[in-house]
Amino acid sequence: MSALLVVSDLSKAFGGLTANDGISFEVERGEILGVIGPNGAGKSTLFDLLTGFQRPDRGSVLLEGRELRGLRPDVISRAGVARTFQKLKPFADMTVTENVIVGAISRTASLAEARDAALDALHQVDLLEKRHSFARELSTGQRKRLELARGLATRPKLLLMDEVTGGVDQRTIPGLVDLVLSLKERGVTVVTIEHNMQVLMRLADRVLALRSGRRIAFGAPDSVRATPAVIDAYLGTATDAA
Ligand SMILES: Nc1ncnc2c1ncn2[C@@H]1O[C@H](COP(=O)(O)OP(=O)(O)OP(=O)(O)O)[C@@H](O)[C@H]1O
Repeated sequence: MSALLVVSDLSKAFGGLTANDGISFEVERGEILGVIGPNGAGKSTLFDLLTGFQRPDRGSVLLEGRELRGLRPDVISRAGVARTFQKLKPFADMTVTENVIVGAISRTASLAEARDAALDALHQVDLLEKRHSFARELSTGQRKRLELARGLATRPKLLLMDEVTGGVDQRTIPGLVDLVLSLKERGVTVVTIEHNMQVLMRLADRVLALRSGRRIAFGAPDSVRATPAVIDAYLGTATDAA
């Protein structure tokens, strides 16, 4: 079976700085691909290129064989690519359900359908009982779940997650890891930027490592972690590569 996502030679420069330099990889259906790399490696730029927030200078992004390169973010979203952000910006004075409906409405013109999709997504992230709460009343972990629900409510083929465990306290991390694994069991395909090496090792089926805009390793988590270029990249930063 062919891969869900095939990325080839993806490149983007900002002035003289090449943020993504000929990056290629593929994502199989149902897998979790972890993306690692020190600060400035090009991880966010990669997500921007995959979601249409930035236009690639070169390369191709095929989702089920359809070229997404150069399409607008809303078109890419409707094609089945959702994204969650590390910096959480829910509508604080809207309820949890209303926040998720805002995500779901991009895929359907029917408010009833959007509401159904929102409630289904809240169920998937185990946040249904908070559906009438205002977003501002949620804990950080619950806000992370809300952010995931907003992505899931678009019923994506591919979910791009930016550090789902970033910025939460240690006790909250295992629940979020279990949640992402449960999404995988439901068949959601995930690409996740993850700085926490323990979380990465538990979640990822494969890992893509970037440095200075280039791919330095791609493959099984253990082999990527043992790659000299990856060890070298992390020794030069404060990131925990243990
Ligand atoms: N819009 C932009 N204009 C100019 N330079 C940019 C822009 N976006 C990113 N860059 C530069 O591209 C390089 C890669 O940045 P990017 O944010 O993709 O890295 P990252 O791996 O996500 O880093 P971090 O882990 O710190 O978020 C950096 O040097 C950054 O300063």
